[in-house]
Amino acid sequence: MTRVVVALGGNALGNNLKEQMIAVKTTAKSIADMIEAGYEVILTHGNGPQSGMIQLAMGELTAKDPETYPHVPLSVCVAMSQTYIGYDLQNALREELLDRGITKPVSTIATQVVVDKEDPAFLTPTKPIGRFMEKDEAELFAKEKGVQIMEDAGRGYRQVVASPKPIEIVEMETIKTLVADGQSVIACGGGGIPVTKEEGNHLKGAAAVIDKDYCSALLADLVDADMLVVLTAVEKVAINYGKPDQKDLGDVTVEEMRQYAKEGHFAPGSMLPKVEAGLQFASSKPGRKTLITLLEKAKDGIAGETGTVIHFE
Ligand SMILES: Nc1ncnc2c1ncn2[C@@H]1O[C@H](COP(=O)(O)OP(=O)(O)O)[C@@H](O)[C@H]1O
Ligand SMILES: NC(=O)OP(=O)(O)O
Repeated sequence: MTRVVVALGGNALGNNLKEQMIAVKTTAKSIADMIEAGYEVILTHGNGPQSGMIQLAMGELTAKDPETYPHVPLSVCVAMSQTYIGYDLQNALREELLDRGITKPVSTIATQVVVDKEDPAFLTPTKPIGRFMEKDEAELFAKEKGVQIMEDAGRGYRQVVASPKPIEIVEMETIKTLVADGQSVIACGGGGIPVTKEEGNHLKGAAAVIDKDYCSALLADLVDADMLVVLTAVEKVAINYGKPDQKDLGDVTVEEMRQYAKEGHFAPGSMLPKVEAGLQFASSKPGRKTLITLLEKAKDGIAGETGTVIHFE
């Protein structure tokens, strides 16, 4: 059976609670299609808009009444986002599968991911979270909240936070056990709750948001997946993106994709992490592939009919 790790992007979830309730229904249909077609699916997802929203809401409470509502660390905001997205996703998928007569347990694993406390990413925030803003509004937001902002791939300005590389998935044995049992698992949501290893057996939450695409590549490696499927808002990755000579990519080798990345075709903070994560997975073992495509094209993409596929060679 083909084992796939599916990383869901922003359009699979929407930007707020209301949008998410609607989006997860469509998402669940696409995932159920894959399961029905016989693929073994392990799900993961982003949390950029959601983690920013939660951090903002929590910060407002603290600003009003710090005694009653002490500061909520970013790692806890990530944990909240992971669980509430997982809750909606697992319910939507459970219902969709049951409606199709498939009785498969679906669960979300609160997943912690170890990062290096010396990771230089802690000194330079690059991960966009929260909503998009106009430049003026973003500058005011940064001043008021004491946060950093950055332009996000031509789509507006957003807050940015540290995004260290994922090293180890703490709940890996649980994930493997459930997958081996044929259950549907949602894990490493939002790139995982970032933690650092401290003295003894202590894990400490880190002020960061891990990139879900890098974490998905790690997860796909550790569950020994055949394919990493990165679902996003474009059917294919392009070179010369947004220019008159834009060219969509179909099947590419690791070597070709590395060259395109080196030439600067992929925007940092949006397509570049997907391509880098895709390269990491596809280059790790012969036979492994990464597919980048639209949610609604996922099944066709896995079948080799569309999307951008990065091959080992
Ligand atoms: N070379 C490229 N080819 C295709 N899309 C690109 C490219 N460079 C940047 N993008 C942008 O990257 C977006 C996907 O990144 P993003 O929205 O951050 O991901 P996610 O789906 O994980 O939320 C696409 O919708 C597109 O606007
Ligand atoms: N954690 C993360 O990478 O989230 P997004 O995919 O929403 O940016």
